[in-house]
Amino acid sequence: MAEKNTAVHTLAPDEILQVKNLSINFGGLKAVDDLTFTLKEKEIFGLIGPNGAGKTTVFNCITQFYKPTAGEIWFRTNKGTVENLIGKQVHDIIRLGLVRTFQNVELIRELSIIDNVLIGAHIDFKASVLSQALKLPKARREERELRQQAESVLDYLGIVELKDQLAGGQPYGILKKVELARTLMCQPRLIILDEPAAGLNDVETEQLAETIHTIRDKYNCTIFLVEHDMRLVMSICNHICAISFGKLLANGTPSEIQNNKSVQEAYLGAEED
Ligand SMILES: Nc1ncnc2c1ncn2[C@@H]1O[C@H](COP(=O)(O)OP(=O)(O)OP(=O)(O)O)[C@@H](O)[C@H]1O
Repeated sequence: MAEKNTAVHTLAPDEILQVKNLSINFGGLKAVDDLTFTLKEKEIFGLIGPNGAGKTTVFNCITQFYKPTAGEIWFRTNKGTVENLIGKQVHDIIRLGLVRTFQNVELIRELSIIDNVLIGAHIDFKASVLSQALKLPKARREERELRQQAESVLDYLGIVELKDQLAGGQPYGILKKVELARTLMCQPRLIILDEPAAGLNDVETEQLAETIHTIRDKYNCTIFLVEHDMRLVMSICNHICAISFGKLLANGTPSEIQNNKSVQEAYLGAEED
């Protein structure tokens, strides 16, 4: 497992995340192999690669759902500090301003849409557990404010009229928006989206592209996504990193990636399998 790194590291002023020499093995499989790349602030950054290339594993390492075998992950936090995320708790990473969505939408079906969104805000609850349990004025006021914030996020995403409906049974496109709304409750500095367009139709995918752009601008954050829909990736990303078998293939602008021979071969090889 990678050692918790306490060394001081600086990112360039316009950089927000640096994944450095990241590796993780599952038994004999090198799922991520000495991978290095850097994200700039306010970028929409795409991580692409054929099935099984290691994309979700990279996300799981960054958010510390998985403990990497080696490497460093430097993040410019919402406190302005630059910290290595290795060894941190998942909830601490959220507090530092790095939040994510999942490939399979993870919501509580038995809760209303707004309560699912409020789960994203519990990390920011300032009132003590006791004053929340006793519903003291401070806790009530805080809950009211968070509910207003959740409503305004849902309104922004165009689904506020559904706020009191149960999450269970909602169309997939709505569930994806609820998950996105939940990330926006955490004062994100970097949002990681794992296959945001999976399961969406063409119209919903177009709306998603617009939503991702406006979220980046309104919330002043950086977006890091894994996505198989190449049309979406090429149209919204400023920068793309392509990987195959856990290794870096190419790093560059959408047109550099599209014209890169190794990337073309990796995708052709995957199609022939
Ligand atoms: N927890 C795990 N235990 C063992 N192997 C794993 C684990 N998680 C991922 N892997 C393996 O690591 C490799 C990379 O998987 P990963 O899900 O990261 O790929 P991916 O690029 O996200 O694929 P896809 O595009 O199909 O979602 C695969 O061979 C996968 O089987």
